Amino acid sequence: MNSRTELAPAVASILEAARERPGGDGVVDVDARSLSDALARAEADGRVPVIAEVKPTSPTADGTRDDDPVELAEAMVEGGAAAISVLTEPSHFGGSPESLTRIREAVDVPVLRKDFVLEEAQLDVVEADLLLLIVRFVDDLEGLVAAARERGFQPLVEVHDEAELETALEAGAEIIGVNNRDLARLEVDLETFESVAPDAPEEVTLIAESGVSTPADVRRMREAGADALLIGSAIMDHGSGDSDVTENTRRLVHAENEADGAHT
Ligand SMILES: O=C(O)c1ccccc1NCC(=O)[C@H](O)[C@H](O)COP(=O)(O)O
Repeated sequence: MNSRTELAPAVASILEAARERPGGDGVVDVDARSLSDALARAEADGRVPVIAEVKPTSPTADGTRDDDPVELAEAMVEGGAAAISVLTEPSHFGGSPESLTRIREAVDVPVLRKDFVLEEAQLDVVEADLLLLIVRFVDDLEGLVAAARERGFQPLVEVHDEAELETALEAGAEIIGVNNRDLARLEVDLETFESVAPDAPEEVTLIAESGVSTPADVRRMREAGADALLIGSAIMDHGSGDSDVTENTRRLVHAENEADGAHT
């Protein structure tokens, strides 16, 4: 692991659990749905490309949502989500690979496996269209990016600063997420994306991850160069327990549309 700085206790605990989790039995072979096609479809429809996240809970969430994950994902797609992210980490986020499989069968948009994959065998746990690799936690990033592509996954490589962006580019990443959440303190700061995005080459698909809560945040990230946004908490609204996920998604997806409250 690239442990350049300290980690929040919750993140250290997530990593400890990830090290214990087994890989898959065989080698998966994915016929992936294209993320770039899904993002282009959203843009053509006048929707902000949002990857909406099914995240039952998290170390920073103020509650848990026990809704059926498939119903949540369908509600997000109904609200205009271009793709779905599914937490498959069980012990800190309440996710599971089984939920991802059910969701991918139920929706027709690309599905991202959001987990803490540390080694090649862990790629083979479940089929997904996209797979998250976090620069900070992976030793052989180039090897894992290549291994993910060999299986048919589109790797989404997550960075938090310019040095990690450089590492991601050297490893051949084509889809890069800039995480606004600092894994040392778990605080979110949208300036993170704004400071890293200018260094990303034009041809990279750039995703702003974490901390996007309002239509104004969406517009801010788009103005800073986000091709897509990964949004979990604001859509799940954990504290409320039952808020309308379709409406939460729609509000953010239409943030650039004057008629839908661009001044919010
Ligand atoms: O969300 C957390 O509390 C968290 C804590 C520790 C490590 C990772 C964490 N989140 C993973 C994510 O990347 C987010 O779920 C994703 O970017 C969406 O963020 P948000 O819209 O802020 O829920």
